[in-house]
Amino acid sequence: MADTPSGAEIQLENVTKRYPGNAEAAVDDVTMTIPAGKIVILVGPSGCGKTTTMRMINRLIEPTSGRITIDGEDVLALNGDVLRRKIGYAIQQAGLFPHFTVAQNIGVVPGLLKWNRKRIDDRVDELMDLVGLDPAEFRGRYPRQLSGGQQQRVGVARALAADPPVLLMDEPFGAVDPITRGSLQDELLRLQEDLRKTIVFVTHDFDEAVKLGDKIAVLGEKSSIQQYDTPEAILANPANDMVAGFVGAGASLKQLTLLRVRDVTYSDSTLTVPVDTSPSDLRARMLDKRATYALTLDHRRRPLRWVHVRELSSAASLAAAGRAIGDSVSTQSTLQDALEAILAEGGNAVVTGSRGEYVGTIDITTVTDTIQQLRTEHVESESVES
Ligand SMILES: Nc1ncnc2c1ncn2[C@@H]1O[C@H](COP(=O)(O)OP(=O)(O)OP(=O)(O)O)[C@@H](O)[C@H]1O
Repeated sequence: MADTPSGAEIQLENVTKRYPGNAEAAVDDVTMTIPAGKIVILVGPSGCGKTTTMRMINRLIEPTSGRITIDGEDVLALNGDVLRRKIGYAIQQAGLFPHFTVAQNIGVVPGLLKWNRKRIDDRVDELMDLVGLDPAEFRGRYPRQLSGGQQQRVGVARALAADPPVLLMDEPFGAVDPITRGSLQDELLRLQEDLRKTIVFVTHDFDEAVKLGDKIAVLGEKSSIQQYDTPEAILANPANDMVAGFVGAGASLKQLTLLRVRDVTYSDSTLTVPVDTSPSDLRARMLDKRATYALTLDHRRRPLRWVHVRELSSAASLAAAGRAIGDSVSTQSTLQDALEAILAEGGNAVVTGSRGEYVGTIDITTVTDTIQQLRTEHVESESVES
């Protein structure tokens, strides 16, 4: 993992945008610093100016007044090629060109920057691997031949193509279902661990902000900054009623989105067996270990099915015995995701590592103990303050 961020610091100084014909400014006198290598989330009500603020950074919209710098350089002084190299841009519904293949879509910016064919091809393959799309299968497909989640992955790959230090993401996961959205969020965090870009991310969804943000800027009318702080600080101490309204009910439950499965102690004592084990061998082992349930794994140790010891005497093989795993979580997932998976599974949820391999299981007690601990800490910190 890289220790130094590859991202660049962004500064907005007294930035104002007035659209022609509008009496009111869309963005009024905003000053903020977005630290290098961090994810900063802009949240706020519809029409408060989030998109306008973001698009002024890559000059899709020109500020009426004020100054924006990236790594100390005034963006107004940068030409188109330099801006494309410095800033990647991903938007809702991916914004892919429908008549371009996946490879052509990802290669757009390198093409504009006049990289040679081989360099573009290699980069496209590298990025497809990075976002979890097999180049052999997906390179030649058109956007309409992809699912919503796959399109978003291509959108992210395209934004990263020229390895820009800054990534602007405007509700990039807004148009996909909640489960796909959760896994795209996990993947972004996984990518960011290595890439350490400066990411400015616009969303309506406060839970998404808490999960992804190193810092959150809660914006009011005309992008006025109501609070700009870490998710922990905003959840614990909303600065005013507007922020409190955004945080909403159940702040202690929301803190579950701040903790990841890897931060808590999950169990690895489940009996696991390769799926080609014979049912009678497994039954003998389970009786010996007094285990009620066992988990079958494929040849890459990826979890497949839960089997109850009672189901083994009648099973011809383990391939179809027991019940397929529905929802599972990775070590990167939040405890909120884990809670949802536990509820959906009606028991322990399986935890997988970065390649989808089995690493353990997490149970409801671990989650409820963590909620209790967070509450105690919260009460203690409030009594220290008063
Ligand atoms: N091209 C434009 N011309 C005139 N007014 C505009 C233009 N684009 C945006 N606005 C106005 O500027 C304000 C801010 O819009 P903006 O899209 O930045 O808000 P937003 O917070 O991103 O909204 P949403 O969350 O609904 O996408 C709104 O009042 C909008 O109507």
